[in-house]
Amino acid sequence: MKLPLSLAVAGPAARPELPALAAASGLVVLRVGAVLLRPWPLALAVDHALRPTSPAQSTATPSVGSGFAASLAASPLVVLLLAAAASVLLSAIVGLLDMASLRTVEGAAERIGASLRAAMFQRTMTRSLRWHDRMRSGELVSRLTTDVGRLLDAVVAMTTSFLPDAVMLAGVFALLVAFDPELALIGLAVAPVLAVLAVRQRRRIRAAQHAARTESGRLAGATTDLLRNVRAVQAFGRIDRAAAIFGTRNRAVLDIELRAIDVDARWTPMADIVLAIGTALVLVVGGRHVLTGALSVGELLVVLAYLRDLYSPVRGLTRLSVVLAKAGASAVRVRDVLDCDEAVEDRYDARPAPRLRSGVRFERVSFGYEAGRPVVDQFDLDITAGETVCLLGPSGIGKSTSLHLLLRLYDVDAGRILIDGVDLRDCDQRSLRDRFAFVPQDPWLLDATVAENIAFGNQNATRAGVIAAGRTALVDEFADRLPFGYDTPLGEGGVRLSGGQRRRVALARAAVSPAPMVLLDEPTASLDPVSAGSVIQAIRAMTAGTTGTTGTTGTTGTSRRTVLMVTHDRDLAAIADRVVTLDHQLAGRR
Ligand SMILES: Nc1ncnc2c1ncn2[C@@H]1O[C@H](COP(=O)(O)OP(=O)(O)OP(=O)(O)O)[C@@H](O)[C@H]1O
Repeated sequence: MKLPLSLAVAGPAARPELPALAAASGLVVLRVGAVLLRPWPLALAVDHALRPTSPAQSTATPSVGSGFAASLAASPLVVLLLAAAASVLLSAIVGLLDMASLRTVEGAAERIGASLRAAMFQRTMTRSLRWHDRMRSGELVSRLTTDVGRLLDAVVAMTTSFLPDAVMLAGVFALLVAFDPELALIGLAVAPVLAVLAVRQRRRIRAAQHAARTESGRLAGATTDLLRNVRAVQAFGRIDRAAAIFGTRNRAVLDIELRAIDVDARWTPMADIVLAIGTALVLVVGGRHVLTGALSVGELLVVLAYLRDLYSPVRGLTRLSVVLAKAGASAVRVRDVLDCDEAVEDRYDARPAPRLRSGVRFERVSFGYEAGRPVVDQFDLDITAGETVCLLGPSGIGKSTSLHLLLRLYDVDAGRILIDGVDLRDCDQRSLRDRFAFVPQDPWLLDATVAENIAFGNQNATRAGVIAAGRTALVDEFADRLPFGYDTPLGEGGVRLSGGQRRRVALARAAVSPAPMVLLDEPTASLDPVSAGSVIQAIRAMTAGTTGTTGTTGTTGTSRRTVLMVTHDRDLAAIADRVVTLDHQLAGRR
């Protein structure tokens, strides 16, 4: 049997929870047993406590539990009391089993959800930047939260519905057949009709839900983009424009969700009408049996109660197909993330990156973000260890791109980049990234404290190392004025700092890093001359010392770091040993 897509996708995360899910299923099956016993107290009461007791009737018509009642030889009141007590007890048992199964299955589902989200997050973090360039972060968040939630609904429904409903269906059907085979067959005659309807409906629901989830993902993507740029929106007075963009997406989601609800809602009356026809048929035929004396009123009540109990799992199973259809649409979106193989991969025989003792070399490197549109074309560059090289050139020529290629955030399309003569693609990425301290153009600060942001540059950084790096990068100058000094939270993206302050935190992050090579992307861009002067001073201090002893011990060493910096700033370029001026596309030998 083919597993529903939602369960196949949740499978690996669900495996450790199988015992809990099996236990929950067992509890629900026990609940089914208790539910099956529930009509009996009522039938006993009707047949032995409430009906007229003429001796002729009592021998002529059958009655529920006549042997049991005879052995009790009890007064009608005692029978009534016993029936009432049994009813309460059975309901209590059903309730307790409900509670225990719900707790077990919901707990297991939450753990599965957490593990699925972790797997997706890990996958996302390791996918190539090309993939991230295409995928919107809001869309990813929507997949990680809403779509995973839908998968969990399927896991819960499958556990609490599939097995118990199947058992209930079989149990009730067997009882009904034992009771009155004719009524049982009449009652179940509507099942094939329901099954055909359910299959057709499931396909429609899945298509409608897929469209709805895609549109919701687009809304999440657009919202994240607008929220991230709230400053630009306000500064340009474009709140109306932002509202219009949001409104268009929001309306699209509303329309498509309403259509999906419509498809979904049509199912309920359809199923109810078919089931009501079944009940009506049994009422007519069963009523005739009562009139002919073949069935007692109590027995007819039991049959009708069982029929209700029979239809409840039928309804449950068809509802399950709806939940699975919804989850199926989400499963495709979750699987797209989990199965995406667009990544800068380590080779199976990847080796630790060399320690950068001789230098770095770009050898006829070509690269483009889109096929057929090279940004970097046959670019050559040699950097000797300990040297400070500056790439100077007009905007958009590919300077930042060359730093990204050196970090192997993207793989080159042609040519190669060597570190101490070893191709970057032969090195494992973790050790390769340890060789570089990167200060990006946009400082990429986290929603964390100043100290935590600096320590991001070196996972072994001590507090003393962080403070020393902060001093080197002139973070001290403003950190002392912050409410909690180095422990002041910076807000999302470091929003509480000025542009120059953010850059200095990013420089401190590079200063705390033990990496032998520093990559600086426009570290003085858009700074006033005084701030730019401070940053240049910080860079001098940071690159003159050694490779990261500040990170762990707070001391300063002796060997000089290799630096590749990109800038338009001639003052910054002046501190370089060599300036490579790029005045056309990054092409040809340099
Ligand atoms: N993620 C991306 N996807 C597609 N194209 C990109 C991407 N990043 C950069 N580009 C394009 O690549 C070209 C080089 O960009 P890059 O950022 O390397 O230039 P740069 O020389 O550093 O410019 P600047 O001095 O303005 O920072 C530009 O034309 C840019 O539009």
